[in-house]
Amino acid sequence: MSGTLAFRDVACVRGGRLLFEGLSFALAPGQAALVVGPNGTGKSSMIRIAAGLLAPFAGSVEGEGARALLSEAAALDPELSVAAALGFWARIDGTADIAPALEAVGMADLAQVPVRLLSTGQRRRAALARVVASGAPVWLLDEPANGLDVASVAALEGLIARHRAGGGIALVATHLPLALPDAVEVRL
Ligand SMILES: Nc1ncnc2c1ncn2[C@@H]1O[C@H](COP(=O)(O)OP(=O)(O)OP(=O)(O)O)[C@@H](O)[C@H]1O
Repeated sequence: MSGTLAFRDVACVRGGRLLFEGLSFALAPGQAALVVGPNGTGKSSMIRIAAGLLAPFAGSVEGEGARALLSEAAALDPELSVAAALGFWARIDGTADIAPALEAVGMADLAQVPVRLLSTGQRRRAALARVVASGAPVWLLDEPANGLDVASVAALEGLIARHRAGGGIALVATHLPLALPDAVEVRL
């Protein structure tokens, strides 16, 4: 698995306001970028641009490999069990087995619990399992540590490290401390 991602002179305008401009960086297989900045500077908007959900006002985003997005909305059907909700995405992504992803986020025991009954941190981990299961080389993670306890943050760091070791890329927006060794820092 390997992917690439590059922002070339990207500008972002929302609600008629210029949030950032001239943003350029390139990530090769195994690299990560940490997007930091105060509330409202455009971190989520930048992740949405990377995901193709928001058009850049100027510039372009290029890269190879599928992109998987973790955003505030878990995008898991609250009425389904965790396994069934992830199974929905697995069929779309062509993933044969979601069990390893559930195991990777420490959710194997909760596979049959309805998504609506999960705690905040568990819901976050289930959403992360969707990203892991996707097999996409490019991970776009918007505030992935929100709601996670200390052990889960460490597990998240481990997952990202493993993903990178396998040639994956991670673009991570966070206002919480997250250890991403040698990550490119993008300050908005
Ligand atoms: N759909 C929208 N229409 C207009 N303005 C928007 C829209 N979505 C976001 N904005 C504005 O864009 C700015 C940046 O929002 P964004 O969520 O990207 O910031 P952020 O850096 O992720 O913030 P936070 O750290 O609080 O999560 C904010 O001022 C927000 O009000």
